[in-house]
Amino acid sequence: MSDFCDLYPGVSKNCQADQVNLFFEPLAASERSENILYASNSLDLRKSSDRGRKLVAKKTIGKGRILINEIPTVLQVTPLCKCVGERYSLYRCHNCGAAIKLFYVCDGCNICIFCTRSCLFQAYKNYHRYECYGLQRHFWSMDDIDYSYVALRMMLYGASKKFDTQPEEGGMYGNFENNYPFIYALETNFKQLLLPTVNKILYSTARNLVYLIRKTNFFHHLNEDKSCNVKDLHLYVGGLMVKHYCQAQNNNVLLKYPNLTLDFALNVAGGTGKAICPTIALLNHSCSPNAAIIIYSDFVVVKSIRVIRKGEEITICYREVDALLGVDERHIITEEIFHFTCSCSFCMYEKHLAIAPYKCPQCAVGNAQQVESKEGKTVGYCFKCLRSFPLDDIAETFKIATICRNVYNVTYSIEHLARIAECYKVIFHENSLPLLDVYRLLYEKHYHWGEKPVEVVKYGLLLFRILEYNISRLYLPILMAKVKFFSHVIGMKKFTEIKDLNDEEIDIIKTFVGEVVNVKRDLRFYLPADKCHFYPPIQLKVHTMFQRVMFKENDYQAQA
Ligand SMILES: C[S@@+](CC[C@H](N)C(=O)[O-])C[C@H]1O[C@@H](n2cnc3c(N)ncnc32)[C@H](O)[C@@H]1O
Repeated sequence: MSDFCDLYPGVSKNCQADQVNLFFEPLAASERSENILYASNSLDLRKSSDRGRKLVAKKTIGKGRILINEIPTVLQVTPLCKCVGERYSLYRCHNCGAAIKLFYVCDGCNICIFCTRSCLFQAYKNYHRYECYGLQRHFWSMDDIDYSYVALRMMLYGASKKFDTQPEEGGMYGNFENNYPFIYALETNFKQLLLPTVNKILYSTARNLVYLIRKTNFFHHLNEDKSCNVKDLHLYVGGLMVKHYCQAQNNNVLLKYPNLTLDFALNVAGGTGKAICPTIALLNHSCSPNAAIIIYSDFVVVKSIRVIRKGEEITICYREVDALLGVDERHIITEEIFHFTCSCSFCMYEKHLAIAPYKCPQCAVGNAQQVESKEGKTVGYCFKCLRSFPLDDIAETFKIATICRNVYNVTYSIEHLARIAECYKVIFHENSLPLLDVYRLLYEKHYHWGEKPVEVVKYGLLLFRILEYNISRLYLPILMAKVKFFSHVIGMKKFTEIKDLNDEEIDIIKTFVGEVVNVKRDLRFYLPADKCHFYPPIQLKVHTMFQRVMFKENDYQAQA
């Protein structure tokens, strides 16, 4: 911790940056890939027929390992945006993205800030001289979620590299000096867009375009290379702008810190800017990812969030919170925002569950569906043991659950919900989504009534178990929800007064205690141990609770 200021010049030693995860252990030289820039040597670049390029694991990778640590190639920092929070006042350099306390301001626009004079000069030479005046004029009307600004930066970066779009033959994927060919080659939704969308994008980027045409020598720069007339040139640049806009939309990384210590809140919305990282942009999306992006001071890092088997594709979730939604809602989002239909294994699994939703009563592990037998009878069929079975029991139980559901819709009584859960436990797998829905309702009911702490714990834990099974243990929104859940339970007055527990309740509390310990370990994935400030008081209360439970158990043992 003490030396992070030395690692990141410009960061004052007095700043309270120890409250955020500026910590970064870089990949050792021996662990770096020889052919993929910024990636670990356990990754390989492959091509799939349906999703373009992908990164896969060359060998089994443990949990919490660094897979990629990348310095962004193009950055767009939201002007005047503090990257850590009100109290800590760290800003980002507009050229390299480093978190800084002290900075140089461009005295042309008075908007862009830089960590060093060399960053300022570099920015001015490569792109800032083209955007400086436009920024002054348009800054205050600039929409944060609009990608036109980062698209403009990408284009200016391309121009500074003379729009050379040919990657080196047989060379490393990515190049310190010039990553433009790799940005240019990123998969986009360019071809999928309809004309009205293209027009809309052109319109929103037009002011930059007009400005470039009228106020800068940007086109002269291009003219040197291209022997075409001005009209063609404008069309060419317009097309490039749309392409870059689409690439920015699909390939950007939102610059934000998982600011766990401040009220456990995430600055999910907006972030502090966007970064284009060509290697990270090779990662495809999954609604149940095996890796996550973490933003450090000036690196964007991808870490594995569970064990990844050899040959498995490395995936991240493009929109974190969306994984908690149903498959149809998620598809609407990926289609509307990213313009592709998600074909990840989790969506396929959920679709498969929709076709074969039942637990096979014969093998108890397979998924079964309702089919028509040769005799014209409706029977169940299991995809695992490949046997059919009479569907009567499932149909009967389902009928009871439906009646309970209808009654519940009138009474809102917990007893009816509990009965539905009992029925669903017979018909569906214990990690199934119908059960998740009922547990969620049961949890919310008990949570709001606040009278039965053991039930709150029980249904909360069941909920998280299903979410983790379907998504991923260290998935940040789940972790955050868990931290909130634990804090709430520990803070419940009735929880601390718990006594006279039966065996089942003791087991529930013991699992809860174990989970709190696990959460500390999981949080350390994002924060160093001594930064989990929430932990000591929770630990104390959990410890007391644990002792009480253990004492009770010892009592039982003594009696036995
Ligand atoms: C950031 S790029 C990922 C790398 C990309 N495959 C490439 O070759 O550059 C995003 C694009 O990959 C494709 N893609 C990523 N995840 C996908 C998924 N789960 N299902 C379908 N297509 C996906 C989409 O075409 C999307 O626009």
